[in-house]
Amino acid sequence: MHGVLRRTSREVAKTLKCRFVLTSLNMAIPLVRFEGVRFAYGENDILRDVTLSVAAGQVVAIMGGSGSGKTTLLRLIGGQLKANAGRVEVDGEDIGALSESALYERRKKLGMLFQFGALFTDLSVFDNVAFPLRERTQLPESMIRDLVLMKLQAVGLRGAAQLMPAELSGGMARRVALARAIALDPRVMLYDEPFTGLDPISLTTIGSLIRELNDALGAASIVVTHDVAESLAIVDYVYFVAEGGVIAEGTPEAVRESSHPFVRQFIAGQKDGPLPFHKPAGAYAADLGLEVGRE
Ligand SMILES: Nc1ncnc2c1ncn2[C@@H]1O[C@H](COP(=O)(O)OP(=O)(O)OP(=O)(O)O)[C@@H](O)[C@H]1O
Repeated sequence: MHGVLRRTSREVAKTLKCRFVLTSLNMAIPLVRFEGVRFAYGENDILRDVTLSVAAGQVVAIMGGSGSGKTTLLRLIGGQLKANAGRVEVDGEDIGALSESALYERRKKLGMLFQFGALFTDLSVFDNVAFPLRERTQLPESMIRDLVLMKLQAVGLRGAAQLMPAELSGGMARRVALARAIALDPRVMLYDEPFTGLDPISLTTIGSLIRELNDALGAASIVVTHDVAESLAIVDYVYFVAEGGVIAEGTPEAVRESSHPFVRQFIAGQKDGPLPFHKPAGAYAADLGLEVGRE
């Protein structure tokens, strides 16, 4: 399979570094699991047969062309969408079978950081991070204060607690959003394009934080990204999504050495390859209203 092989969870466990030894016992029970998942928006089939799993302690990247269904995968995990067939499990529970109230409870265990996951502009940094704690728990204010400061400390911004979002740089705002996303100590973290729009230093900072916070929480993190260099430096495993399914997967080492044409196109950042630059369309001349033969 072009050097990028489907691996059993035991093989994946073997490849994990020693810092994951403590969590390796959890490898048998994935925190996120897709089994033969199919999903369509109306008539438009997006995912035809997706099978993948992410264990506690793992940071996994999902890569694929624009429109291949990566964000859709995250929405299925969050329960905003339900699979048409197959099973999406989070921490052993079938997400598609949960009632609305059970889903609400389940989302407490999910942290999400989206590219456009804006902060509340009229709340201070402190109140932004406190927001999920005040909304979702009955904790006393003194404990909320300690937790907020702990989360801000984890992202290096305890000193910014009293600032307003307008006073932050883009990289700082992303870190505050990250502190807010981990406020409830999620079991699963979902990142949708977390590196987009960041300068190189902020980008590396966010990358290291994704790794460190995952290890500290013993969580499973899924990072949807186009940023090959940054993600290969921090993840344990990569899934490539195309044509409605996982077409290649492997550790960063296997991905770097792979001769799979699709993987090579990604690694080399080539505009055209198995993944076409042009979305299929009718004849250009016809779209422009030109008569064929007179172009
Ligand atoms: N709410 C929706 N209704 C109908 N079609 C949708 C909806 N959301 C997404 N789609 C379509 O589903 C396909 C997959 O979208 P998705 O956002 O999951 O792709 P993606 O891989 O995350 O893309 P990108 O990398 O460009 O963000 C796209 O063709 C998109 O146009």
